[in-house]
Amino acid sequence: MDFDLFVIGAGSGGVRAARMAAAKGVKVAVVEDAPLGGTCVNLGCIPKKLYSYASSFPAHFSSSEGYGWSHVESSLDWELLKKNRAIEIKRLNGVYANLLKNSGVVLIEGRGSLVDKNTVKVGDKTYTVKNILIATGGWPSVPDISGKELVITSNEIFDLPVFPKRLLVVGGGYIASEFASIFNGLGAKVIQLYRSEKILRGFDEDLRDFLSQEMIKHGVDIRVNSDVAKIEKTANGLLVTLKDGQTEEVDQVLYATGRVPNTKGLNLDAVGVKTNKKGQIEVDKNYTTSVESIYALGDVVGHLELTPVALGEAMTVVDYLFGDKKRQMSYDNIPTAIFTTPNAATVGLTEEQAREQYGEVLIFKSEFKALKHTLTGKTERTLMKMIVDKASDKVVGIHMVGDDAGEIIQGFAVALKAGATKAIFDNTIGIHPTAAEEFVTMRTPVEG
Ligand SMILES: Cc1cc2nc3c(=O)[nH]c(=O)nc-3n(C[C@H](O)[C@H](O)[C@H](O)COP(=O)(O)OP(=O)(O)OC[C@H]3O[C@@H](n4cnc5c(N)ncnc54)[C@H](O)[C@@H]3O)c2cc1C
Ligand SMILES: NC(=O)c1ccc[n+]([C@@H]2O[C@H](COP(=O)([O-])OP(=O)(O)OC[C@H]3O[C@@H](n4cnc5c(N)ncnc54)[C@H](O)[C@@H]3O)[C@@H](O)[C@H]2O)c1
Repeated sequence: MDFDLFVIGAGSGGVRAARMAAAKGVKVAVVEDAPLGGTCVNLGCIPKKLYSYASSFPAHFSSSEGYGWSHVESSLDWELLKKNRAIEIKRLNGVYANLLKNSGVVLIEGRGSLVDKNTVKVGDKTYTVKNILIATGGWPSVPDISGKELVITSNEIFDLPVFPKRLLVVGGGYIASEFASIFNGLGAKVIQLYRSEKILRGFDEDLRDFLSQEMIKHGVDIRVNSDVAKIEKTANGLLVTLKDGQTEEVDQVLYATGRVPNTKGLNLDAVGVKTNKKGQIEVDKNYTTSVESIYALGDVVGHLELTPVALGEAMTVVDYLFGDKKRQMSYDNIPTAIFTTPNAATVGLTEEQAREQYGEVLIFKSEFKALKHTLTGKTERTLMKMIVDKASDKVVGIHMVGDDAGEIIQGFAVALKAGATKAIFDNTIGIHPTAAEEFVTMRTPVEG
């Protein structure tokens, strides 16, 4: 056998699994045909967060005036932003290369495909391997609309040759909402189209309502119950005709309508690796596919398409294959943030899920103007919501819309994971003056 573990895809999950396995002293290879680090490093979390920071500055400039600073005139140098982003991503690609090299993983450049349950092919070379791990991630999916060839996805948006002054974003999920906020903050006129009545399906209803209102206040033109009929090229840009007959001329149309598992060319069928209706690879709780020596994790499996989830799954697979098999991946209380303006973040159950699961629940809610904005003159507000199971007093869900929501909810996620009760929250001393202290000072339920 050439290798004990052969990983296909050097993204979040693949690199973590390869490094952890190599640290156990086994022979590991990883194959990749794109820059190291996968979606998160190259086309996802990291460049997205950098652009989100970039988009936040105009609001800081205008907020500063209430604090006595003179008016700031500034404009965006799109070329410089792209260049600096590319330099940082290249640095991260190098960090990943070193991590793999220093842990003894053999990096093979190319595209991997399965030959049989113990053989992988890259170009014209084949490798015999004991175990195969498929960590090939996902790819944006665009529905079949007239003019599909004219639209862009999150893959292209970071490097557009010309800054889109007028951007139409289609979709109501994480990516659509985040990029609508980012380009609005960067100075574009942004329309976000969503086909149903409220963006961010699956999140707590109060969070959805509140975030939509705040995004609109910030300038995003969110249009719900609306969809594209066709897109045509004009002399000045793209003419979008909506299903209700209205038209909009924009510079770019970003489709953020979900992602599909990246399984093209892997030869799954021939080897007998089963996929479900969505094309995701089917795995058991140890991430074993329908073929016993082949494993899969991360977005290609699609339990939850988040980087920390892919990392957690990677460590679980490695423990199962080369460790003491004690590690279990739990999908309960996984915190997540949406990097819109303002940020939104959540851990645990929505109110609807909590009522379904626990029956009687207490709802604590606080909506306020953050201290910072008492002098900025801005109307933006913060939402904090906590859901408590009445019978056990356990806190089962926390939701926030406001500055640094992701940073705040990460800490409270530990409390939820530990099974903290509302009494423990009440016994915790706040840090004053912060927004986060509100979560330990909410005393009277608004419902329940
Ligand atoms: C715009 C955007 C923003 C995001 N923001 C966040 C965020 O803020 N926080 C968060 O937690 N998650 C975020 N995500 C999701 C996150 O990026 C993914 O959940 C994560 O990258 C999944 O990791 P993975 O290892 O499964 O796949 P990936 O990171 O996608 O890695 C898969 C790798 O496999 C390679 N590959 C595919 N096929 C082959 C083949 N046949 N041979 C060789 N190599 C192959 C690909 O080139 C790629 O490098 C974002 C995603 C997007 C698109
Ligand atoms: N901050 C983060 O952690 C973060 C950021 C970005 C992405 N992600 C991950 O990546 C995944 C993919 O993101 P996404 O935003 O592409 O997917 P998504 O599933 O979150 O949202 C897709 C959106 O497109 C809409 N849609 C689907 N088909 C459509 C069609 N034919 N016409 C019009 N609208 C349509 C859906 O109703 C939904 O609103 C997310 O689920 C998330 O797990 C995470």
